[in-house]
Amino acid sequence: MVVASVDNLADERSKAQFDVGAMKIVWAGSKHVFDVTDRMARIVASDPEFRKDNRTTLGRKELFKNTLRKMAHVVKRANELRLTEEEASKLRFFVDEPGYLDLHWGMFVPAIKGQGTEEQQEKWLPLASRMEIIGCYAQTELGHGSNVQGLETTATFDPKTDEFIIHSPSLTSYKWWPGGLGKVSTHVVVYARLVSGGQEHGIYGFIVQLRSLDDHTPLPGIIIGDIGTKFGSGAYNTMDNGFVCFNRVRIPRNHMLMRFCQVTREGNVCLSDVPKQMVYGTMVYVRQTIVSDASWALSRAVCIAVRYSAIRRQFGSQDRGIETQVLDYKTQQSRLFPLLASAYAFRFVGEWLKWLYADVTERLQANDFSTLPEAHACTAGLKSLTTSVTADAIEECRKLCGGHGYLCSSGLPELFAVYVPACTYEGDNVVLLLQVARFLVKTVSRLAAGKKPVGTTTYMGNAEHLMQCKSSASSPEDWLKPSVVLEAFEARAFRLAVACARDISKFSTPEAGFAELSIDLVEAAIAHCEVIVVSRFIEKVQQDIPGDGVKEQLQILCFIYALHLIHKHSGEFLSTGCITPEQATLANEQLRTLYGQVRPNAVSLVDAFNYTDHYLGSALGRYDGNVYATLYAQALRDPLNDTVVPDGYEEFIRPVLKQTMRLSRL
Ligand SMILES: CCCCCCCC/C=C\CCCCCCCCC/C=C/C(=O)SCCNC(=O)CCNC(=O)[C@H](O)C(C)(C)COP(=O)(O)OP(=O)(O)OC[C@H]1O[C@@H](n2cnc3c(N)ncnc32)[C@H](O)[C@@H]1OP(=O)(O)O
Ligand SMILES: Cc1cc2nc3c(=O)[nH]c(=O)nc-3n(C[C@H](O)[C@H](O)[C@H](O)COP(=O)(O)OP(=O)(O)OC[C@H]3O[C@@H](n4cnc5c(N)ncnc54)[C@H](O)[C@@H]3O)c2cc1C
Repeated sequence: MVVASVDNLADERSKAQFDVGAMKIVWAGSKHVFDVTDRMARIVASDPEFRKDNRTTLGRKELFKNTLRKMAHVVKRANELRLTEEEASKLRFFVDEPGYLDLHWGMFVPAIKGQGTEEQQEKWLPLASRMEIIGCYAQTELGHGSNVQGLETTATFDPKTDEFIIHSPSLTSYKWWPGGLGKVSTHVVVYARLVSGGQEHGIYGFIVQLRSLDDHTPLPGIIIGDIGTKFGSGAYNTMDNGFVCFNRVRIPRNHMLMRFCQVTREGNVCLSDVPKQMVYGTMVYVRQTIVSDASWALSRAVCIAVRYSAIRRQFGSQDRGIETQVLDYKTQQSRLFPLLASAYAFRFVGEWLKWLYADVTERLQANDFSTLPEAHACTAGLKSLTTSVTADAIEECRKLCGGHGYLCSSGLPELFAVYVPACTYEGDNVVLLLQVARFLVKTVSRLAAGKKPVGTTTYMGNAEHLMQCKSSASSPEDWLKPSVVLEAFEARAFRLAVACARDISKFSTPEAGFAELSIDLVEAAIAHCEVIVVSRFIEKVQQDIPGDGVKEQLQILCFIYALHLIHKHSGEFLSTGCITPEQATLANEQLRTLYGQVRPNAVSLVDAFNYTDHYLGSALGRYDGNVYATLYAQALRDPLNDTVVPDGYEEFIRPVLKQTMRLSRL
């Protein structure tokens, strides 16, 4: 009997029809980013302090302390190696474990940068940068998360003492969920209702010290702790998501972040001339980073599933000869290759979104707020789309790996457990899609008033054509024409948005219509977000891309991405009349052909992600393909195999056996 051998992957690599080294640069974004990423990944992989293969077997306390040790080691190595911000952030990324550093650098510091005055930044940022204080971001409460305007915590100005009194008036007002809050942070940016002169003035951020800088005990008036164990083994349990109750805690007036709203010594509230949504700026920033990160999580799962599918063999042989690699089954390809294509699609849209965010930031600094609604809609919509697809894709990759995917040593259960809350944090994905829908409905009504749409809604300016056009695809090859593909996506999205706007107008109030039609609105929002991803991918593959065969592979992936969506949402494409059933069949036919073209390149396309075995953390996804020996070695290392006869034998197995023996003698 021939068994699968590690040579499978070498064979696969020899079939590649493109320059893998050049693809690695395209994936990274540039040679510079590739070099930094590669160097940081190797530093982490070769440092035993960053070992992570025992994570799923540790109890919560041990796990958490282990993370504290790793976070301290990150800071130590970053200082010793004099890493730049870019390098330190990559190093931390490859440690691959949620920890308080993320909230400190990813939310606390950006909140102060975005919402603090220059004076406040000068005071707090050096302390935070040197990590003399550790901060987190406390917005969500036990009773309110999505509805930020519904937060209950109050910050009441006391003109007698020139202080704010931070107070949690009810159990539901306790801050609940903030990462780093439960056990580590010394400071927090708390979001609370500003009250001055007996009047409420909206939600703002306030810097509050939580714990003593001498002995880490909570300061007077503060009740604080961890919210408890979360989903999955290891996974997000490395983080101390916490709760806090403020019992009339006093802070100096200048601890309110006052860039957009100032409270004077007398308690007068002065709003600056900027949209009030600027207070939500930190969320927009983080949503944008989440989109970039989605392609990492997705590509990691896909890398494991593709390599394992090339190693795994089932059926297909007569007389017990060599069996078929499961990667050769069309059903496996039809589940896996769209995910591979999505990883590349999300990588490129993530890069584009970074650009959009940099652009809106520059404009805001110049008091140009015109692109803020679009930036909000894009970050919210793409955060929702990419995280939902990625979470589902990780689970699909687990199934694609059969039984072994269910083992923790596959790396997939923990990856899913650690990733899936991304569908909820930084805005529940449905709530965010409804924000996109609100933006689309407004765009459609502006269109009716003769206003030209801009940015990602520019395509809607072609309204008459998009409402009437019929796809010209008459052969499978026609589905390889960017204009044919784009037209179908744009027409579907536009028609769905117009139908929503039209139907809303039939209700007594727009609010009533919006609520009743929210299911359709979510679908219209997804369709619009898919226009963005597809058009960015098409734009990318139309550029000059160096490297033998690289552009051709990306073109194949781009069309797989688009055509698999046409298949997935064929109901919408058909019901809106954008394509006919015959054209849907042609698109499917083309999709099948494209799967065949990816097949010889699949392993090399995941090699292009350049992941170390440490980062992948998977017996199934190893670079050398030595799957079975690794699975066996890891099984032997399981704590349950520490002894041959298990703990509990004398107490619980022997008596049962004895009892059974007695019974059988009767
Ligand atoms: C040395 C060592 C070095 C180590 C280095 C380490 C480096 C690490 C660095 C980085 C790592 C980064 C990693 C980050 C990790 C993240 C971990 C996750 C942590 C999770 C955190 C959280 O979850 S924080 C809490 C998030 N909460 C939410 O997202 C709440 C969601 N709700 C909302 O956003 C709003 O309430 C909602 C938008 C839903 C509704 O708002 P509301 O005011 O009620 O609005 P509405 O009436 O619907 O709209 C009014 C108006 O405002 C517009 N609008 C809404 N939001 C925005 C916005 N954000 N920006 C702009 N405009 C907005 C909206 O469209 C409406 O407009 P109009 O229609 O009226 O025009
Ligand atoms: C791992 C993790 C880390 C987190 N870290 C932080 C942190 O550091 N700081 C912080 O402040 N918060 C943090 N959060 C909290 C997070 O931001 C909130 O959980 C999130 O914003 C969702 O809010 P919610 O929990 O209130 O959900 P809810 O809004 O209660 O959602 C429950 C359900 O209701 C639906 N729903 C809600 N509103 C609507 C609507 N208008 N229309 C239709 N459906 C609706 C949702 O789709 C969902 O299905 C974290 C959460 C998690 C899971």
